[in-house]
Amino acid sequence: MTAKQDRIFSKPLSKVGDFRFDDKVASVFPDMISRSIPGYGEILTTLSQLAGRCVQANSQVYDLGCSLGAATIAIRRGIQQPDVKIIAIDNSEAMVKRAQDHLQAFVSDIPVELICADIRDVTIENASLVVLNFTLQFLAPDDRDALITKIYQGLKPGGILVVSEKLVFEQPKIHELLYDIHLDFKRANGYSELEISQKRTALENVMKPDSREQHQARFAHAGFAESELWFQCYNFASMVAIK
Ligand SMILES: C[S@@+](CC[C@H](N)C(=O)[O-])C[C@H]1O[C@@H](n2cnc3c(N)ncnc32)[C@H](O)[C@@H]1O
Ligand SMILES: O=C(O)C(=O)C[C@]1(C(=O)O)C=C[C@@H](O)C=C1
Repeated sequence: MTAKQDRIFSKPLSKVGDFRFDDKVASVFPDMISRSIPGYGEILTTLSQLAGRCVQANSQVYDLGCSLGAATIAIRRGIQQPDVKIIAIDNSEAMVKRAQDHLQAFVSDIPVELICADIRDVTIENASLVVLNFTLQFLAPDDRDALITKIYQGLKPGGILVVSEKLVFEQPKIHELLYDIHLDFKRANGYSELEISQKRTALENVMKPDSREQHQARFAHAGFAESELWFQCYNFASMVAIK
């Protein structure tokens, strides 16, 4: 099945509104995310591997900001341990509605509870793996510490948190270079200058990336004993923190 192509920002808009995970975005999301995030496919593959290694028997796995459930599906494929339940949460109704169909397209005995809710309001408990795959950057910066602390408290000893994000860099020339290379990646994937610039405007108020240093300081502050970057391509990265 070929994914519907993302043309959302291809026509000149009289006013570019804030980016929202609405029905229009949900309908093209697999194409949008794979053409926008370098390494997205590799990150999903590794989530599957991490699940196979780190998920504990009789525990829960959380996919926070699950969109259409791509990370949930990858994790579910990797789990070998018995009596595991996956809880996938997103506050976009358009995403959750479509996620149900995506999840049903793959056969598995591992139960998935799909919830339409704000991840700031849900309880995390008995968790051995929690994933925030490009979600934290969309949360108000002031709410991020509390979420990571809540996740830490809901993890079992030895449990892991995986956080994938767009990064900012403290060194200005490095920042500019890596952001420019990412724009080349989007161009190479068929996005026009107009699409790139209108999407950038749309994301300006809603997506606020942190630096690697800010993420690692937050993990340490929440109580995580260890954390490390395990993937980076340009200004996109994935980190793992272990309780
Ligand atoms: C970039 S997408 C995540 C992609 C997805 N994890 C994947 O791997 O394909 C970010 C998602 O986070 C969701 N989101 C943002 N803020 C949220 C919140 N406070 N509570 C729940 N979901 C949220 C959005 O609706 C969106 O679907
Ligand atoms: O930074 C960009 O240019 C993006 O398009 C990034 C990004 C993301 O990181 O989530 C933004 C929105 C879409 O969900 C897909 C990709």
